[in-house]
Amino acid sequence: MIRVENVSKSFTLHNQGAAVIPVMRGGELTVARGECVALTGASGAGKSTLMRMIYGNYLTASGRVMVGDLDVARAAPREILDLRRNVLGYVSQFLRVVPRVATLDVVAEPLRAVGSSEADARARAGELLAQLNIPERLWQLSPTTFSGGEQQRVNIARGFAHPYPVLLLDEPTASLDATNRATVLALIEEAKARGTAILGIFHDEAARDQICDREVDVTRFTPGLAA
Ligand SMILES: Nc1ncnc2c1ncn2[C@@H]1O[C@H](COP(=O)(O)OP(=O)(O)OP(=O)(O)O)[C@@H](O)[C@H]1O
Repeated sequence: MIRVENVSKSFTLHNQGAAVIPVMRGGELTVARGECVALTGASGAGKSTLMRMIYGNYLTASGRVMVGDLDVARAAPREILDLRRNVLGYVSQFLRVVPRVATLDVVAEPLRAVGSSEADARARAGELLAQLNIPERLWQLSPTTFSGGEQQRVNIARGFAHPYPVLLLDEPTASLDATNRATVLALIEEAKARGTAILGIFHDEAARDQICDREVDVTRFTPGLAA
């Protein structure tokens, strides 16, 4: 479902004399249906950069970034939005929401976007919020004032509401207590079991060992670090 081929990336620092910083060369990766692959490598090796290229947030200088049938490296913005709505989910570490939207609606929104009925979207959102121990009295409030851990759980509920065929996870268990961590790992296992292709960054080694089938060390693609 994900196939990254010979990808390279550099950043141009326009405010620093247009210095060009190469951060990736020859990046290669595949993730099959029902597989969970962990990106590993030292801090600064390029894990987040690779995830952002797959999500289409960062442009790719060369190579192919296939998600299903679409080459994200060459796709039009409209195609990327369509991919994100239907195929490609992304659970980042931080919740970014429109102020004043109720938590239940934040979580239900990805389901409405793919045409679920209002009742189904809200029922699924409530189910996930309950599973992740967000008290029902908070569901009608905006999550902007929630604690860091609560916001992360709302973000996870939102990321798992629609059964995306491909999921990118950036530290999904960071700052969670043992009970919620176990719930998130169970959600990931369920997604794998229904065939979702998952690519993640997990600094939580025990979580990585439990749910990931393979690791890809991005240091192999870091210019100047590669062996
Ligand atoms: N927007 C940007 N502009 C300039 N340089 C960037 C940008 N984003 C990332 N970099 C650089 O690219 C390199 C890879 O960063 P990246 O965040 O992908 O690493 P990482 O492996 O995810 O690190 P960590 O584990 O610390 O999150 C770093 O040297 C970083 O400084």
